Amino acid sequence: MRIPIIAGNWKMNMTIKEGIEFIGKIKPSVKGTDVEVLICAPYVMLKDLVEAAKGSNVKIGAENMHYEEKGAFTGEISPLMLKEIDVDYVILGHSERRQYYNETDETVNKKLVKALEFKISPIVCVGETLDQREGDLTKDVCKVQIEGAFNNINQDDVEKIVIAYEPIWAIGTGKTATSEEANEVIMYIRNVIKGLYDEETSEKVRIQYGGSVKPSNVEEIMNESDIDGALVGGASLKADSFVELVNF
Ligand SMILES: O=C(CO)COP(=O)(O)O
Repeated sequence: MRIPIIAGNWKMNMTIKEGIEFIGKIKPSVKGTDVEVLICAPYVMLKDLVEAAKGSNVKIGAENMHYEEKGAFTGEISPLMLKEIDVDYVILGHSERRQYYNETDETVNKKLVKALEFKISPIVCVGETLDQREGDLTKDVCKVQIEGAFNNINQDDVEKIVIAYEPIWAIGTGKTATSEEANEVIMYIRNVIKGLYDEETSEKVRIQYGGSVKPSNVEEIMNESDIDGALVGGASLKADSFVELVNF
């Protein structure tokens, strides 16, 4: 049984005050849900959000981290620091980090190893650009990204990892992959995991879809056979909308 996970990725939005208020608002409304509820937010507010979410089923995650525990990396945040403030999750390899901050499959892999070592649950993002989709390269791109990220990851750790399939052309554009299209790629990604490990392992790993998910399309997406959740940007910024997503 794969427990669905609905996650917000706030990106570089929200102030600390707004973030704390948001958590206070959603807590009572998501209490009864069977899905895992997660908010990923900027570093500066994580400690406050962890505090605000205490005693509830709302989990808190970071949007990135460095792969070293400590050292001369000005401006970076380490897994040790995230663990110290009880962060549950970390997003790794988001397409915006790959596009603007030189994130590569190799650095995603190093970060994945460290997240597992520090017992921070990782969400590994993969997905193709519009050009790649139009060139029929979607599956190839996802395969390379998954194989790169999972390099030397032990079979026992695989079920602790969440994968997010986020086609780049669907992020923040209002264009969603149809739920069938998303499911097809996600089934393919599961098959890549099966090839790297075995079927039992591949059936345990949770794979989310991300890209213009909103209250009006979340149910259809979540009804697909292999989609185990959503990673949501824009529609996660308003408490009402996020609650609707969780209670799809
Ligand atoms: O990048 C995303 C989540 O990580 C998706 O963003 P949108 O939901 O705004 O398209």
